[in-house]
Amino acid sequence: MNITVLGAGAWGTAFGKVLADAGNDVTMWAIEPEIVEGIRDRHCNEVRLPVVEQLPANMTATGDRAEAVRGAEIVVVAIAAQFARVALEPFNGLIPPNAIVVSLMKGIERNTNKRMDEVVCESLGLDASHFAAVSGPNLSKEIAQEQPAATVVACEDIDNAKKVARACTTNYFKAFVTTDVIGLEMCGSLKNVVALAVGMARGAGYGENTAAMIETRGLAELTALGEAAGANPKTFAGLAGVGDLIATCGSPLSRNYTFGANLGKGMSKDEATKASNGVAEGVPTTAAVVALGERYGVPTPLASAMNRVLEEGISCADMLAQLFGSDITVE
Ligand SMILES: NC(=O)C1=CN([C@@H]2O[C@H](COP(=O)(O)OP(=O)(O)OC[C@H]3O[C@@H](n4cnc5c(N)ncnc54)[C@H](OP(=O)(O)O)[C@@H]3O)[C@@H](O)[C@H]2O)C=CC1
Ligand SMILES: O=C(CO)COP(=O)(O)O
Repeated sequence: MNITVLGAGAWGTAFGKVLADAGNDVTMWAIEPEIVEGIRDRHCNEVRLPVVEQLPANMTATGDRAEAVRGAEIVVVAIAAQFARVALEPFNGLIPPNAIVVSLMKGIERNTNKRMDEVVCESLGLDASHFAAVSGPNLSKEIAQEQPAATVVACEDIDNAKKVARACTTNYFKAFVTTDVIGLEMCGSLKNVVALAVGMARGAGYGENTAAMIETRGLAELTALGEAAGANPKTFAGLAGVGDLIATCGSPLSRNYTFGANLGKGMSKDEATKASNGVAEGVPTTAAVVALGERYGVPTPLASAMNRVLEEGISCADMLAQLFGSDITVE
């Protein structure tokens, strides 16, 4: 298949490699000429994915929007979530009408509080049956090194989900399918907020009990919010839910975990942003999760406490103290 990936960041490039390894012809689109030239002329992305010395030969790049999506059967979007709308609008009308548009993004748009399925469909004028989300425990560096991993593809139209899953199946990468687009979107976005909190606790020196407490209560929070938004609760027990929570909350390869760890070690939000190697989506998404909780009438103690860390600079101890009220409640 002809597949285009919009955004040649760490995950966009690693997923482009998966697609090329699966036998597809892959065109990466990026704004920065340095990245385009690197992928097109030298088969590497030294800026965002230096761990891969030689990208596959059936992977190229362009900075031209129309050229990038011409003849594409699948268009993958891997842009920092807060910039997805502004980056995608110029592609409206350029993408072939039957193409499936796949989002790899894990975030909620700040101010509108919209999920990426909503943002992508609105900005491209896309029918939901042609939108798919891909989410799972997928740390880009490990996948770029071809370590065995699995993911989930969600699309309202299960045949389109299967088409995308087939396109990204290799001997080291396995894709499952579901129709629960909302569940997948909520899992991917909300686990980043949990990873910030776990990272912060680790950075502050706390151990396994504290990390397990945050992960478990975080899972309960994101499941409740996801269900209220229309997701299938089973999705949260799968790869995209618990699976991604385990990977992201347990690895220094995660930008969200690392951002949190730096806060826990005493860095300010600005210092942690400067130290970050790529986008930490949980940072702008946290306020959006709090707003979604208010909209759906679901308590979000973890996101609310993390929001106070990010907005008011409260300490890790205060963040953890805020997770539980004084009442004795049923778990
Ligand atoms: N890294 C990972 O392990 C995983 C990441 N994800 C998700 O995938 C998404 C992308 O992540 P990743 O590739 O790692 O992030 P990076 O930080 O490596 O890259 C971000 C990408 O967004 C692009 N971008 C930012 N602003 C704009 C803009 N205004 N117009 C066009 N492009 C823009 C960047 O372009 P430029 O380089 O030109 O700045 C870059 O390609 C995120 O939502 C993330 O949560 C999901 C699973 C795994
Ligand atoms: O989503 C991820 C792994 O599944 C990557 O997490 P980070 O965005 O925190 O690096």
